[in-house]
Amino acid sequence: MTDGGTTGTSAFEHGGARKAAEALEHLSGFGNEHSSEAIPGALPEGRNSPQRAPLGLYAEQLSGSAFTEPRAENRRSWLYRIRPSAAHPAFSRTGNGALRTAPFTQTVPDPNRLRWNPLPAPAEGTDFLAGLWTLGGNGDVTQRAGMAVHLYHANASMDRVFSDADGELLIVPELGGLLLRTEFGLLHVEPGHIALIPRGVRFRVDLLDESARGYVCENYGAPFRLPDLGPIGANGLANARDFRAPVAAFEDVEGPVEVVNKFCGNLWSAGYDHSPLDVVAWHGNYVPYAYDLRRFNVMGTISYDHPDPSIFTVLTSPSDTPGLAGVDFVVFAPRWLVGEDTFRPPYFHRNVMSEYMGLIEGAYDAKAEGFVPGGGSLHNTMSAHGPDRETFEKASAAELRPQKIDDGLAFMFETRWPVSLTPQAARAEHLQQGYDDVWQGLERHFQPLH
Ligand SMILES: O=C(O)Cc1cc(O)ccc1O
Ligand SMILES: [Fe+2]
Repeated sequence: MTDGGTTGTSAFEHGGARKAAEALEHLSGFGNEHSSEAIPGALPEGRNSPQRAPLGLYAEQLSGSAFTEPRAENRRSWLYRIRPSAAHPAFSRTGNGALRTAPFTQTVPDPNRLRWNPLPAPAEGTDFLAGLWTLGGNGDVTQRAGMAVHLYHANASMDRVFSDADGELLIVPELGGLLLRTEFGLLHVEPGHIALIPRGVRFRVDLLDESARGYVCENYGAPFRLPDLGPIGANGLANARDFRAPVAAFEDVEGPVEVVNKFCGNLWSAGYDHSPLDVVAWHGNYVPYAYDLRRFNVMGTISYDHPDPSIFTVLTSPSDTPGLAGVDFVVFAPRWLVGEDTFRPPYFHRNVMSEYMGLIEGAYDAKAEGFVPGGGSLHNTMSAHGPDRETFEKASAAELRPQKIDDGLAFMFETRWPVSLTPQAARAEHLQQGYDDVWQGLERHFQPLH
């Protein structure tokens, strides 16, 4: 699709969608300056906004940071498009479905350990946007602080186009491949990959399988970035070059297109007379991207003790306080455990940070059962958690040979503020009852010396 083309004639419409998705070109790197043109000569040379942009295109800047933010944090792209984004009719309110936004004040914040089974299957014809279901979150969208945890379960590709003015969307597929058609071009993700759509970028989601399920972190705060590596050195964790940005690809579609915009918690819809995915060329560092979590270069102990999971941070959204993230995205990827005289699974702990965890596949090494792919757990500020009884007993008695953990892929959204639930999450049928019981029966082993 590097040569643009219209939706009606693309390889994706003639079967073989996954094959075409797998063959997509991409640009490599994180936070760097990219440039791409679907038609040679579409990008102006030496300036951003010539008197007349090449090929009769309109030049337009998309700013993801204030103009004056420090260079290291500054994010913007220049888009060269068939019509300027401004050419649209008024938006009017449309239904929010099961999508909710901070502040989350409709339930009493709950200190209990909570765990959910996967979302039930949606009605036929549910697209990615309609399939979004908010579990909860924190902060205040109007302050650009905090985050929301959403899950999605969809069984139809989107006919409409969506953009989120409230935050960036970190999409974590658990079932089903996705083809994200964005203003910047196409991104393909499968379970085990993540995709990020920056605040305000328009996109639509095609399903590559009959249905698709997964998780979304909507980050109202500072854009996710790679964490500093400190003494780790210049390489490791998620390596910048493994991030994929799309190459330019455009839709030259005249005709009615519904565009939905999420703004301060509500969905607004407008009927455009053309597709806004009409960007023929672009350059900049404010771009959607994808990453294969299996490329994560896992660090861990080669001596003793279980390191804190910050060592598994893929992306972090920093706050004004160094080291205190609005939200961290952390992955528990396949790795070797070799710690000597060490209780190897996650330790018992209480944490000022709040932890929402999900499972992409397989099992997680702190939980023998009940934490299932597509499900999730919430361990809020200072709630006591850790290995369940079965895991504790096994790991305390295990012979400590080098052990490969390669049967699962779990992740965590870890956030500085307590996560409050939506009423639908607090009352969900798929909320597990009796989660506390996994820590029942942890025997007293205390034997004072005398
Ligand atoms: O609670 C969890 O399972 C997440 C977690 C994992 C780990 O290895 C150490 C601390 C922690 O919170
Ligand atoms: Fe934890």
